[in-house]
Amino acid sequence: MIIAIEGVDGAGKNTLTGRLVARLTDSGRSVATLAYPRYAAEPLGPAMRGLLGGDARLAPLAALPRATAMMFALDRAASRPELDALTDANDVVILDRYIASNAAYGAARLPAAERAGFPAWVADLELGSLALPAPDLQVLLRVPVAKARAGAAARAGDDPARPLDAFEADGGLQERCARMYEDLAARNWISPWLIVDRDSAVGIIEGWLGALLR
Ligand SMILES: Nc1ncnc2c1ncn2[C@@H]1O[C@H](COP(=O)(O)OP(=O)(O)OP(=O)(O)O)[C@@H](O)[C@H]1O
Ligand SMILES: Cc1cn([C@H]2C[C@H](O)[C@@H](COP(=O)(O)O)O2)c(=O)[nH]c1=O
Repeated sequence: MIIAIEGVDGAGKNTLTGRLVARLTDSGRSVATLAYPRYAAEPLGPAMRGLLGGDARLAPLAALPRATAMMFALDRAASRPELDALTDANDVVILDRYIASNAAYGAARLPAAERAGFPAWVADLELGSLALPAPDLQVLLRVPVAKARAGAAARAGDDPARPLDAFEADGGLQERCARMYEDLAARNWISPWLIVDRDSAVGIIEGWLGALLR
């Protein structure tokens, strides 16, 4: 079973993933995780890091939301053998971001008139052409954007190796992403969604998984 954790930058997806792994492992489930984008995977990882980090050589590509989204999608396509192996070997695979990140961020980077149609373009590309598996459950970790941004800024302050990237530094983009996520979750885009906050997330997701894995 594949669960995708989604939300704006700094929402707490990585933290939640760690807590879920601990809780599911304690209850005897086998769990694996994978985070997208896969920064360490050649050849796209360094390019995606450079693009998000504002590398001037990648500026022409970064300026094109569909081209950027294509890179993230191709990274997922290249991860397919790893994703399939993890899915086969475990009860649960938790993905820290997946296809919906492309739908939310790509749409949020487009002019308003092109935004509504973008999730369908992503679904055609990733589920259709690239034949990636739909997640069984998508979790929207809902945190006020200001709070998420404060967390991301604090993290950047604590860890010099983790400065704010171009998307994280753009408050308007984060607000539009949050609205896109609300829209995707409200219409259960590509699979069922669960909306949780930080305090109740682990218990609610565990409850859902208990029912799904029974
Ligand atoms: N439940 C929580 N309560 C308080 N602070 C939290 C919580 N979850 C995460 N944080 C803090 O918020 C910051 C961002 O958390 P985290 O790295 O898990 O977010 P993320 O959604 O994975 O970020 P990104 O998308 O930018 O990689 C960190 O400083 C973390 O300590
Ligand atoms: C997977 C994926 C990611 N993005 C965006 C979302 C974030 O702003 C960055 C990744 O940052 P993180 O701190 O490593 O979570 O990339 C995207 O636009 N499309 C995607 O598919």
